[in-house]
Amino acid sequence: MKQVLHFIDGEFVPSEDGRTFDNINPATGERIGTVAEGGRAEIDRAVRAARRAFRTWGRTTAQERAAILHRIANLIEENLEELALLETQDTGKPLTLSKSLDIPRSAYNFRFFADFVKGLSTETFEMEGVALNYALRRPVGVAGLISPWNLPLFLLTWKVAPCLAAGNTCVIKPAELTPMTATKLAEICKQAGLPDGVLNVVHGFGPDAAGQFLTEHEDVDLISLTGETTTGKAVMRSAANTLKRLSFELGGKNPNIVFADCDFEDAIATTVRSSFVNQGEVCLCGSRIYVERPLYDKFVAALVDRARQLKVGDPLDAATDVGSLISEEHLARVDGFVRRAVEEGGRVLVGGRRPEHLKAGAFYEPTVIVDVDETCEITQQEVFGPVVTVQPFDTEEEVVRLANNTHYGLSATLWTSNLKRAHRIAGELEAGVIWVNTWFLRDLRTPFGGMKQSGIGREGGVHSFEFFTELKNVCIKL
Ligand SMILES: NC(=O)c1ccc[n+]([C@@H]2O[C@H](COP(=O)([O-])OP(=O)(O)OC[C@H]3O[C@@H](n4cnc5c(N)ncnc54)[C@H](O)[C@@H]3O)[C@@H](O)[C@H]2O)c1
Ligand SMILES: O=C/C=C/C=C(\O)C(=O)O
Repeated sequence: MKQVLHFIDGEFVPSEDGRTFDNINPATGERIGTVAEGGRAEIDRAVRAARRAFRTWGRTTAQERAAILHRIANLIEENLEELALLETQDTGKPLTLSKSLDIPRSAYNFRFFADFVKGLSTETFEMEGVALNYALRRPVGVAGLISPWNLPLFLLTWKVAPCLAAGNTCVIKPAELTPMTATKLAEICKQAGLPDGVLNVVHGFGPDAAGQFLTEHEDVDLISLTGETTTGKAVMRSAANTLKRLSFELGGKNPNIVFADCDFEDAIATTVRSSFVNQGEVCLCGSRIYVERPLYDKFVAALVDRARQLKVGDPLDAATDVGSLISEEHLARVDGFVRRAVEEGGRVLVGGRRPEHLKAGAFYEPTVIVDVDETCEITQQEVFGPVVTVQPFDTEEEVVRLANNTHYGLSATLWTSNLKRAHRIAGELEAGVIWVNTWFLRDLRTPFGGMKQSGIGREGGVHSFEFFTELKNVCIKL
């Protein structure tokens, strides 16, 4: 039984009042540990430590910080097996995925921003004969970093790495359902020589708890959140009094648009992945599939056939494609969406239930629903599970209108061999990230984030540093 503690000012500590909550492995339903439940006292202590550490960390050079970040990346790689297992025990995702995606990308997040910060530049504007302006980039201060449970270490390090590379210090509030890899990261950071107080981890819940206390704290300068759209709204409200700088990566209801002239095999194989990888618990999953009518029947038949072939089961089994959902509560939520879709006239062609032989864990079969339209809840709300809808379309104008007809605007995928059309539609889609003939292909220099209610701001490359640094303009009269 593991005891997961906070990490404050370089020490692993329990909560002052001794409160804990249970950590459950969703694939087995077993209690695998207890987690310290932080409150105001722990957030206060962590913020004080981060503020103190900022006075020196904020004055280190980019080279010094980059060297430590590279050491952290090395240690993540050296601890890959252990980190992958912790991630799988917390989430129920296949161990093969933790090993091939979550943990390697976490190490790469550190490497990428360590290298990027060394080449970071600022602007110079000359007023000929009058003055010279140049900008200085400085860290902002203490950051609150709040992360979700679906790609726990991957999405946490996507914030921590640029935050530290820029010279800020941080207090992390990991998702309550997935506390283990954030804690192991703290251990790794200490081992890599990161000074005490630069990175702190406080476990606990969101509303009226550690998460909210962090967003309200008067000595926290910025908040970076990845989570649900409703959480973004709550955080914006509680951060308003202290006017914090905010970066939000929120939910998605992403269209996957398939034209009849696509490379069929590529489109179908990638669509299976973009629908069901990580149990569909990826903010970028293409949960609304639109297929041009001449291809519709063939595409739906192939998708259903391949969804049926996916092996749902033990995350530790190398043959498993789809693991367990994050929790029983989330499974009930996902199933509720499917039930209501059926009440609204939807037809479940495959899935739509728990597998008979896997009742101990929160397993759900990959699910394909047809005969729904844009008025249905299932095509408007984020399900965040292995559930997709498929609808036919006839014209480009129609599919662009359907694709844009939600409050979300995170990502979109387009399948066509007509590049003129791809450029045209990419220009029209209301999404921050658009993939043509591919999905989830990531170049970390590019802007990443959502339009509309899918987020505020962009992460990646210089965009992460725009958030995590202050620019000061110096104007010198000549
Ligand atoms: N856009 C992206 O890049 C991206 C990436 C991954 C996940 N997501 C989204 O995240 C959601 C799934 O993750 P989740 O269920 O962990 O999200 P969530 O919003 O429930 O929780 C995210 C984090 O916010 C904290 N939190 C919740 N309420 C809070 C409050 N009032 N104040 C402060 N903190 C609070 C939680 O404790 C957790 O650490 C989905 O909507 C998904 O689309 C988005
Ligand atoms: O679940 C959401 C996935 C987000 C992915 C990234 O933030 C990324 O690839 O940088």
